[in-house]
Amino acid sequence: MMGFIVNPVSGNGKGKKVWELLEPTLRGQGARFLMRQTSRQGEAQKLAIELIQKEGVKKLIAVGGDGTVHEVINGIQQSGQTCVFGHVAAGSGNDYARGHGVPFDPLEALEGILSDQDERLIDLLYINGRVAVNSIGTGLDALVAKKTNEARYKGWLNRYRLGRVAYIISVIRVLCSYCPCHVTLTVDNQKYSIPNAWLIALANIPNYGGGMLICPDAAPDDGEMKICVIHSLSRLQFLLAFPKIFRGTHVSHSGVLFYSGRQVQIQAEKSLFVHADGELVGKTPVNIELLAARQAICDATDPIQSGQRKRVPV
Ligand SMILES: Nc1ncnc2c1ncn2[C@@H]1O[C@H](COP(=O)(O)OP(=O)(O)OP(=O)(O)O)[C@@H](O)[C@H]1O
Repeated sequence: MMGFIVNPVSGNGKGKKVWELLEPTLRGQGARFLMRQTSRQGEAQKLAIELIQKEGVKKLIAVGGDGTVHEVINGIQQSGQTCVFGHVAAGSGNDYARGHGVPFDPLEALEGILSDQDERLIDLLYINGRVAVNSIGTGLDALVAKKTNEARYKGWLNRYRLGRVAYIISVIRVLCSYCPCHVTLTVDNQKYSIPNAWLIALANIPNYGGGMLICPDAAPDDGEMKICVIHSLSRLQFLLAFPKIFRGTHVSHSGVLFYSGRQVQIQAEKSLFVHADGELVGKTPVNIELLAARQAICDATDPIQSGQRKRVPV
């Protein structure tokens, strides 16, 4: 049995419209499925656990944005049972869809989910009793995630398919007042002292904040997280360097450092917000651990070229 969890308000109402497209197609094909709609934040996780434990769902599809993906995957992980994850993108940023090559056409994405194709295992990032599937970040970008989630402009920009502009507006707003601070980063027991850190991003996929390429080398099935640190730049230098992240050309900038590893600790001289997949999950100090090959997913198209593919016995 297959289950769908639909966030009707994702992408400013796109979730509802996408489901209206998917449902007749599923019925037309005689597919056996259950559907649950979310009515509030946090519910997708609870519904995922219920569908798996009470209804015996073996494949669970999140229809929504990255927040819905985050909650559904957390539900699968907390259910204690094996369940394959699939996704039909209907959000504003849709980083998961970008990072995994999920088609933006909902019917094409559904076709991939329904076809009997390979499933593969991806890594997850564990933090504060939760998992992140895309990325974790602290510093300026966690504040940006907070501001974007709270912002009214996110709604109306979504209406014009300008979801990523909402993120850029938030970056500029936060940048005006944000004060970088000293951070101690420990990666696999190696300590790094970072002065004037603007942000630290830990990535499982290259995409971030609605399509930016914060860690262009990140791959969800390579057994390690990629870490990008931006530090010791003036406000103006940061603003000038920021557009480079869209193409991933910030990698050669003198204020940008990269690390990779499986165990990360972040301590900061002041308490910094931390986000996981764009949802606030706490404040520093935090420990993050990579859980290798932890979640089975079904892709609609050929996705990430890098990393080793692993077949899943389901
Ligand atoms: N019925 C609902 N009403 C209000 N909020 C909801 C409802 N259902 C889910 N949510 C919350 O909506 C938030 C946003 O959802 P989601 O991230 O899927 O869409 P998005 O923000 O438009 O896309 P993206 O994260 O890709 O930018 C999530 O935090 C989720 O918990």
